[in-house]
Amino acid sequence: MRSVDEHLADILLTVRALAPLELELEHALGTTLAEEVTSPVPLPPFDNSAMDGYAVRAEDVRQVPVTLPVIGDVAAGDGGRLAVGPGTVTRIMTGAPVPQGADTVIPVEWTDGGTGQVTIGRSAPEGNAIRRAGEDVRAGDVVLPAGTLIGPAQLGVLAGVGRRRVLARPRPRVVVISTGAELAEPGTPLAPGQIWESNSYTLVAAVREAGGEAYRAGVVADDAALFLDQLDAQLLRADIVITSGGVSMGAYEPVKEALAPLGTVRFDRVAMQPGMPQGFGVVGEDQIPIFALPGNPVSSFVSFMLFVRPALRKMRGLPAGPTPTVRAVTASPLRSPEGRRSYLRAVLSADGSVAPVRGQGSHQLAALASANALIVVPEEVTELPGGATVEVIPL
Ligand SMILES: Nc1nc2c(c(=O)[nH]1)N[C@H]1C(S)=C(S)[C@@H](COP(=O)(O)OP(=O)(O)OC[C@H]3O[C@@H](n4cnc5c(N)ncnc54)[C@H](O)[C@@H]3O)O[C@H]1N2
Ligand code: MOO
Repeated sequence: MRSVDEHLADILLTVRALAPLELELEHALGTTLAEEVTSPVPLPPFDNSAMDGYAVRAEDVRQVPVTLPVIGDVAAGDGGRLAVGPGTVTRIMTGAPVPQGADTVIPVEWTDGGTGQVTIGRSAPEGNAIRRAGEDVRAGDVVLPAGTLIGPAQLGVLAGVGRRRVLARPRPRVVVISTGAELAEPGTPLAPGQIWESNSYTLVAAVREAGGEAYRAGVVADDAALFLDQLDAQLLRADIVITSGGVSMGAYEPVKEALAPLGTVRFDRVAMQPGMPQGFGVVGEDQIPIFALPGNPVSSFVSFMLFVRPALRKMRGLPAGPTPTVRAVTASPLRSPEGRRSYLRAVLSADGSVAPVRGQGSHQLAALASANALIVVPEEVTELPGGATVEVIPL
């Protein structure tokens, strides 16, 4: 058997970062910047008011109360024609350019709010409530380095420096194919011997959470030729393919039967529980990576977390390595098989304690759904007492 670490290392050696594309801002959320972005102008581009109030000369409001004539209004968006001379003020709105001659802003709350003239009750030093040109970004400053993951705030700064499009690595397109003659679509009646198909729903959701675009291809019955046809049809729109089922030792294992002869996909037993049977390799002219995950629902999900998620990070141009863990303390004793790294479904509490849930079978979907973490138990450890420190993968 090969180790979890060896299997992941092979996967990360094979998958490559996707080529960058010019993307409209609307399509850039969740993509990874592939260029350094600078600002063509300072931000803010001009001195402007942080408050609604009056633009004044600080020296005119040193003695208060004082009543001064209001020579006009400056609103946000005004081009800056008004100038404030000695002993005069303008009204000013938040975001409006500070008129020439004014050097401070008095908030409206400190005045009687007058329009023809205003009585100011409180003075302010120079620069009060003024946002200076360039205090956020100077012209030419780098606002986002290459490699930045674009989230809402990063989209905001891209728009804020006037960008319409960016060069970014797209979200990987992932096709999910479930196999198994026993699988019925949820929402349809179950015939004898059938179960409702669930893996593709879990995997598609996990792909989306991991920053990919997921497509659910139809279920393929246990037939290697049908599986290959479906795979061929799907490769057109895939950066990676995930299959579930058909990889172990049974008489009907369509994924293994179809892919093993190609010579580009290897099937291994990986020293882990759940998720021992694993297939990984490349298919098609474009050498699209394919993950042939085991069919048991918990096994396919855990395999995703350990192997597919890091691969997606690499494809997105993000730092990729083993799925991160945090430390926790076991709330009760636990057991684990010898010679396999196990990933026990567990509840991690806010106090840092962690307890395995009841039902550790690879088929136990409800137990998985009640968990929020996986306790990682090393290969050589077969039992742990309560109070032991363990590594945990939060889900
Ligand atoms: N003789 C052996 N038998 C098995 C071994 C072994 O080493 N020797 N390994 C076991 C382990 S571990 C696993 S995991 C499974 C993996 O089996 P397959 O990947 O071939 O998957 P299937 O046989 O198709 O299905 C397994 C199980 O999962 C259910 N399933 C499959 N697909 C779905 C789906 N999309 N949605 C919901 N449930 C699904 C399926 O009905 C089976 O119950 O093999 C063991 N056997
Ligand atoms: O290793 Mo299988 O993945 O237990 O259930």
